[in-house]
Amino acid sequence: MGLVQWLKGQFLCHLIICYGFLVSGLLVNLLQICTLPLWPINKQLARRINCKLGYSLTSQSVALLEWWSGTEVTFYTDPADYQFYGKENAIIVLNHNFEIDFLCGWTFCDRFGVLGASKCLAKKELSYLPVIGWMWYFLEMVFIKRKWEEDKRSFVQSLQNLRDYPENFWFLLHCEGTRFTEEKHQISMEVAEKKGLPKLKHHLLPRTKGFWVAVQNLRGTVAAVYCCTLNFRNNETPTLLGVINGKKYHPDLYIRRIPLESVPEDEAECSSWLHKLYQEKDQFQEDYSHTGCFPGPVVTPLRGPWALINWIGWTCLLLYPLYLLLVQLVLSGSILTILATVAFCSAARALWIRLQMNVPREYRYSLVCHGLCIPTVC
Ligand SMILES: CCCCC/C=C\C/C=C\CCCCCCCC(=O)SCCNC(=O)CCNC(=O)[C@H](O)C(C)(C)COP(=O)(O)OP(=O)(O)OC[C@H]1O[C@@H](n2cnc3c(N)ncnc32)[C@H](O)[C@@H]1OP(=O)(O)O
Ligand SMILES: CCCCCCCCCCCCCCCCCC(=O)OC[C@@H](O)COP(=O)(O)O
Repeated sequence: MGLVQWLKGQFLCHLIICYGFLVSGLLVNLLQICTLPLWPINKQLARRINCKLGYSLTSQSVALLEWWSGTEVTFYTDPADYQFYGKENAIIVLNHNFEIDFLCGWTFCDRFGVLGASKCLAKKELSYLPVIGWMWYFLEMVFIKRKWEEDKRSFVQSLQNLRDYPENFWFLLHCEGTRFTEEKHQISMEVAEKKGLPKLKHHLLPRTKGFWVAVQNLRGTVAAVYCCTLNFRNNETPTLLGVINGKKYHPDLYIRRIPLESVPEDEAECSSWLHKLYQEKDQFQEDYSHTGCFPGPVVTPLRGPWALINWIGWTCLLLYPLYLLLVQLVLSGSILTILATVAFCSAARALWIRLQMNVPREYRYSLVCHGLCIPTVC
């Protein structure tokens, strides 16, 4: 293991990364609150500012994935579709199997300049997440409780609000409605059987209402549906903790552009159309499991430097006051304060180690032995 890889496993590095993300996130939240008085005066300007602030926070996780862990998403798509990416609004339909699927999605957004404005149909609970959930509120993310009677009015309203959005945006929809597990798969295939629908091997049965309502309300605003299928080589099971520990993954993302005009307007027809789309996606996954690749040529959109520059900028800016604080702490000479700080850091480290125990065993070994230096745990 090289020195750099060893460093990536160190608690101190993780502490700095998390500190930078949290503190910059809170500052972004604060700046977002400051845009509130601007909304009634110049709504479009307020939205644009929020997109930039959103980029400044979200791109840190893209930098973490691409530059820190070295993970490079391989994009498969028809070159004829490529020219549209980033130049139009789109609804993204993506499978929901992996812990870091949203991160790989963000990489795709970043490569085409829509990261700051990217949106998602997400469960309501996520809007309460400190930092990231609060940021999404200002980015006009669409949240649902997954109880249709309670959701329908606010869902439609949130979609209608996007009709005059000043920046190109991609709206992500996980039609499966939840992350894939074997148990959920079994239940949803029972539903498929009852409905007389073909069984899917790699997906849950899609929930169709959200897709239909999104398409109906975004017609004229959104130009296409991007059917995205994500998988990882060598049956990798990527985790966010793995990324933070600098583990490199190998994601493949297949994108197909489908003009919105080809999606039926009628609810029942739209629903059948979505089921058919998922049957096709399922076939792509099945083929991938045999061949290790998706159809279509690989395209390599340029990785811009901005995510990295932004991340380094925030880190430098925020490390300086931390350094001053530490110096002040030492100079204060207060044994009690120093001991309290050491106790706090030790507790944080112990908590972190417990969290690490969720990462796959083979990687846990290298983490524990080389990174955290607690051989007894392996
Ligand atoms: C690659 C590029 C990426 C670009 C990225 C861009 C932006 C990213 C930005 C941010 C990233 C953040 C990532 C955050 C991720 C957040 C993930 C989530 O929160 S997922 C959860 C929330 N989302 C959804 O739920 C969406 C999917 N659901 C729907 O759309 C639903 O339709 C609904 C709107 C919630 C309404 O659901 P409801 O159940 O009320 O209605 P439906 O008609 O859809 O379903 C009823 C129907 O379903 C049948 N049924 C019963 N059980 C099941 C089952 N297990 N599976 C399937 N179907 C089932 C039931 O019998 C009913 O049938 P019928 O109508 O015939 O009676
Ligand atoms: C410099 C970077 C700092 C490192 C930190 C990286 C931070 C990454 C940003 C965190 C963003 C959090 C996004 C949460 C996405 C969670 C996806 C999710 O939760 O999906 C839920 C669905 O599946 C439904 O779940 P169910 O309730 O059905 O089960």
